[in-house]
Amino acid sequence: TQSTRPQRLLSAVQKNATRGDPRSVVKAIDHFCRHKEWAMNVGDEKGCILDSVVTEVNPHTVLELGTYCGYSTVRIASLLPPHAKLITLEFNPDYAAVARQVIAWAGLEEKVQLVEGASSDWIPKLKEQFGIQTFDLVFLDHWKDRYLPDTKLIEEFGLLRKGSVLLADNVICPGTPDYLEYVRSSPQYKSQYFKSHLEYTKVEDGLEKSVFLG
Ligand SMILES: O=C(NC/C=C/[C@H]1O[C@@H](n2cnc3c(NCCO)ncnc32)[C@H](O)[C@@H]1O)c1cc(-c2ccc(F)cc2)cc(O)c1O
Ligand SMILES: [Mg+2]
Repeated sequence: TQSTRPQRLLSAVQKNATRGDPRSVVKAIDHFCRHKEWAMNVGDEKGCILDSVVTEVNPHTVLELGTYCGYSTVRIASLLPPHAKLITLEFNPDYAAVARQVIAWAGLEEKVQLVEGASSDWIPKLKEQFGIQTFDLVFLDHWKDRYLPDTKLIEEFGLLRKGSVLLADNVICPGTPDYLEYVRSSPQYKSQYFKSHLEYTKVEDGLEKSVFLG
């Protein structure tokens, strides 16, 4: 049977990256996506912005919506302080299976909890299931029309504290207009746009960083 693109991406990691070396995993995926097959990872250019926000926030609890192959999971987890936890939600079992192996190759299993399921089902259960009070950082990179409803769910279930940071990928391409309007007009957020490019292309895209004011 034919392999899938995520499976070919995983093979490229296993062939070209060093076990236990997250930066080599990131480099191997970026090389594969730039030279072999494009894939919807946040990528190296926006990835540097992601790294700077993670470093600035220095989060002890992180929620990622949409794991896909685990590229941003590895980028974020590799920058977390000891004992910090990253929960990443992925409802496609095939993508989840690939992501688990990418995360394992990077040697980051201890820091990452990959939960197989839909964000709308799991956001209401995160406190009780994982003993989480609030998230210091949320990275949104799943279906673009789900950013706003899931942000409202996250607010509703008290998962944000004063200073929590939401970082959203693709606010220009493919675009998340209702989400952008919300975080930019709400008095509960201080929002900032980081202009960049769609992964591995010259097309404009960017990340929106929104600080929850409580
Ligand atoms: O569409 C994009 N990303 C979607 C990611 C989906 C991943 O997240 C998973 N997922 C989705 N919804 C949920 C969910 N919850 C939803 C229901 O509760 N709960 C859990 N997991 C979920 C999927 O299974 C995938 O693994 C994108 C496109 C372009 C793009 C730009 C230009 C182009 F020409 C083409 C493509 C660039 C990007 O950077 C992009 O991120
Ligand atoms: Mg994206």
